[in-house]
Amino acid sequence: MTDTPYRCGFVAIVGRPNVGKSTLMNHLIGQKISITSKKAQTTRHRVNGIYTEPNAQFVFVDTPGFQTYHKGALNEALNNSVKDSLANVDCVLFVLEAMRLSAADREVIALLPKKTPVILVLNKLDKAKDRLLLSAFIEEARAEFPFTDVEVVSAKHGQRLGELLDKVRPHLPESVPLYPEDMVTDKTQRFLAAEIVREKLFRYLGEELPYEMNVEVESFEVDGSMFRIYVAVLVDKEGQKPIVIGRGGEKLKKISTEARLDMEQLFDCKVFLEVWVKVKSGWADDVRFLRDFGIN
Ligand SMILES: Nc1nc2c(ncn2[C@@H]2O[C@H](COP(=O)(O)OP(=O)(O)OP(=O)(O)O)[C@@H](O)[C@H]2O)c(=O)[nH]1
Repeated sequence: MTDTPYRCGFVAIVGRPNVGKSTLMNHLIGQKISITSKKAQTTRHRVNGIYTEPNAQFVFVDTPGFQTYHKGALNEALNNSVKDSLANVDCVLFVLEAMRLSAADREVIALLPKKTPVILVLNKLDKAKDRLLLSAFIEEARAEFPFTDVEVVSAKHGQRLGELLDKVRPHLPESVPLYPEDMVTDKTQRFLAAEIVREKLFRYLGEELPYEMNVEVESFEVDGSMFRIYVAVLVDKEGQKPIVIGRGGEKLKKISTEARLDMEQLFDCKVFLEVWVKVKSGWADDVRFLRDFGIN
């Protein structure tokens, strides 16, 4: 009798914006490390999520959505990052929303590698009730690319994710684990703190969100059993500050409270969080917002 060999490899998750890539990765690894929101194109960084089981370790690479609009320099960088993430992985998960195959999806299909196994993942199964239509849709999608395999899942509801992992596992090379078994991401807590604030900004600003906004962790200190985190939200123009701060500071207060609660859950400790808004070029007129005391 031979022991099952240990397998470990990299898995890229690709697809157009909003198909559910971040949700899928978060549910696969069981933790919230990649931001999600209803607004498309929220992912701007590659986040490695790691899932370890007794005989295998899956290292997931979450890619930014393939950008089909807002053709700025940033988006060009995002598109290059999609291509980069497809080089040197062992398996690619191409995510499609069940029953929707658009021009934007086809643009991502055009980037899929020929030499790496690509599994078609039909997400949002909960929205596709009609099984006959679903199998016709699978055929339609399979005609677009020689996918190695297909799985239907609901990332949000955690459905059929075990089945998906079963299809990925054989493509991982035999290898010792590359990361410690209790590690779920190779991103720093500092990075994750910025991602969480960015997620809340996306959620609460919606269409008002300034497109050029950046989030920077200015300081991250461990104070006994507590983290003290200072985050700056950088906007381009003075006029954008009130959009983020809201009337009487209400919006920013909500954003920082929710971000703090998420951080406490993720880091498993008490967090003191202070979020400020400032204009990128301006330094004299920063507005410092104290979560508990309103605007200074
Ligand atoms: N109904 C349903 N909604 C889902 C499912 N999976 C994800 N969603 C929703 O789809 C939206 C987009 O999900 P994300 O995970 O942010 O999508 P993404 O592909 O990472 O998006 P970008 O970061 O823009 O590339 C969110 O509102 C999710 O809650 C699912 O299985 N069913």
